[in-house]
Amino acid sequence: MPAIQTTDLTKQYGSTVAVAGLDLAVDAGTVFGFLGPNGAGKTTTMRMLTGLVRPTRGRAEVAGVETTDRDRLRPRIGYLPEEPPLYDHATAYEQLDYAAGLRDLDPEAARERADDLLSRLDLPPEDAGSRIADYSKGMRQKVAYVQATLHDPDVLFLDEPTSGLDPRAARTLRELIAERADSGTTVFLSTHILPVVEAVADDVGILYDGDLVAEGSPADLQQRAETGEARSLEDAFLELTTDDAHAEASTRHSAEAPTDG
Ligand SMILES: Nc1ncnc2c1ncn2[C@@H]1O[C@H](COP(=O)(O)OP(=O)(O)OP(=O)(O)O)[C@@H](O)[C@H]1O
Repeated sequence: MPAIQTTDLTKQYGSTVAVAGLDLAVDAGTVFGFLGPNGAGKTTTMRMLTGLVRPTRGRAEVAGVETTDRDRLRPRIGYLPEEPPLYDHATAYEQLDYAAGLRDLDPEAARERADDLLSRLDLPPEDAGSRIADYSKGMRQKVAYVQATLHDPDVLFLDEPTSGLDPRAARTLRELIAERADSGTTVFLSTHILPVVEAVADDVGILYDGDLVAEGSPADLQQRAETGEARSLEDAFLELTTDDAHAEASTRHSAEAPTDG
């Protein structure tokens, strides 16, 4: 059974269709790279998949739970949003202890796990004991990542997880993502940094104007780009996210769709 499955998932804000009838299946234990230009609908999709926003139409199941059932969904998922919720007046340790408490985790085991992750991400205990208000963007991001994974979720949603990280920390984070997937977590990763996707994603979906215009392995998408020779995922992305390519994909989908009778 897929870890994430959506059927006709749609969100409309007034006359703006942010996400248009998304049908998606993501296998358990894989990393899914979710790409798209600014305003394509990625954050809105993630907010629906994490139960924060109600779909206008359609449905989604994550870790076997309807996303509208927030109480059952919460313990199964972790979400690192673009602007992570951290209390500036708290230290990283206070923040993470608080997050562990909200999730009913054993305090000592949670602290041990947090220390291990923080040390891998090069945030030493002396920094973890100082106020988040004094942190750099990258330090905040490290704490937010630890907060999102402290409870060992089945499905992890990451929005620009390497944002603000220095190259060493960004590499560590890529390794942590790959390790999580190896241990069975499904990772839904949205980022504009395509080399990160190339490094860790098993499959990629490209969203354009609320529509999924392409899906496949990074290598598939590179080959699908028209000129044939070895190309980068960036080339494929640029080629697939234009109005013309979108119109062509829509025509192809409606030709492929089964007709009644
Ligand atoms: N709360 C809201 N109210 C009205 N419109 C919204 C709201 N949230 C998103 N939108 C609109 O929905 C569309 C998709 O936005 P969304 O933030 O999901 O895109 P995105 O792919 O995450 O973009 P980015 O890469 O810039 O973060 C945009 O047109 C945006 O203006």
